[in-house]
Amino acid sequence: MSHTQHPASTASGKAKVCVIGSCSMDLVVTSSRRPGAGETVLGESFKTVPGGKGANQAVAAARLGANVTMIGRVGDDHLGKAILQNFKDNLVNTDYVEPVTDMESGTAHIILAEGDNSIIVVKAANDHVTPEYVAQAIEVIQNSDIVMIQQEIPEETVAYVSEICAKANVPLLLNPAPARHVSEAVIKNISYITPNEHEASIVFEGMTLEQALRQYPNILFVTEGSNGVRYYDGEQEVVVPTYKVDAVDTTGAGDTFNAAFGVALAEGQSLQDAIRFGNRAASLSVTKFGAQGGMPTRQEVEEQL
Ligand SMILES: Nc1ncnc2c1ncn2[C@@H]1O[C@H](COP(=O)(O)OP(=O)(O)OP(=O)(O)O)[C@@H](O)[C@H]1O
Ligand SMILES: [K+]
Repeated sequence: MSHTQHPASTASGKAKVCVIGSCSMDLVVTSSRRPGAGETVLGESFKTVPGGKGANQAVAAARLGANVTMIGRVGDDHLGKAILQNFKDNLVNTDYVEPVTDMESGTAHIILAEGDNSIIVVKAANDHVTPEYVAQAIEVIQNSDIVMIQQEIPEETVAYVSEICAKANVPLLLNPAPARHVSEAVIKNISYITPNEHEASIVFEGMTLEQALRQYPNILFVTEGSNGVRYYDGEQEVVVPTYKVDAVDTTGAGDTFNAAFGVALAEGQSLQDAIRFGNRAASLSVTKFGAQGGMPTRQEVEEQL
């Protein structure tokens, strides 16, 4: 596991962040309750908003002042055009977001009801983020201060990226969401892994949380919602508490935390400071509606810190 610090090294002084992951359009409906099987309920509102864990983390990192390149794919449909425009509006470099011919963009069908979200994801173009596709951008990866990746793209791509990063000594932050098994080889190659509690129980199946934390000191960071973030510092378990806010929509909290944590690490901040920065950004994000809608700017986070 590499822990080499890559200080922010662009001419502009901004940290170079490469996000490899999914892009999608979120179709968000709000309802007083979610329907059971075979049932129809009347919802209250409907919105279309850009999302996908990869795109969300790229947008969040750009708002926090990083120089962000996204590696991903959209469909050749109207949703794909809107997704690309949203990246441009948020100053994310889209040189490596290529539309897939005759393919739909990824979509996430989100129900906000009863104080929580439930989500169905249709991956579509995101399945075309293959190792061969990502290989075209290998120099971007090798020259990044940090690479961030999630699990809405094929497993073999995560494995491939982990090898490139380990060889090039570029820190890789894996947000293992949605949860699936992560091979020992991949875990050896990464610098940071950030499951929530549910994902941790799947990624580290057969271990208690305490055992997993002790096995991966300063590598495994478990996000615990309004509780903050738990990790093992080599001597003891540490919980870095988050900030008290009036939460209105937690969609995007995890993505905002990961982006902010990654940007801070890319800037050479200490682990504790990076977690605090992540908590602050993520706690601000839950005070607003939508995943990207709540993602704060650098200035907003620093005013609060
Ligand atoms: N209610 C809250 N108040 C303050 N901070 C919060 C709250 N919920 C989440 N956070 C912040 O966001 C981080 C990530 O939240 P969580 O552990 O719920 O991730 P997640 O399950 O991936 O979230 P989501 O899937 O809703 O995006 C937390 O570690 C914390 O910093
Ligand atoms: K939100």
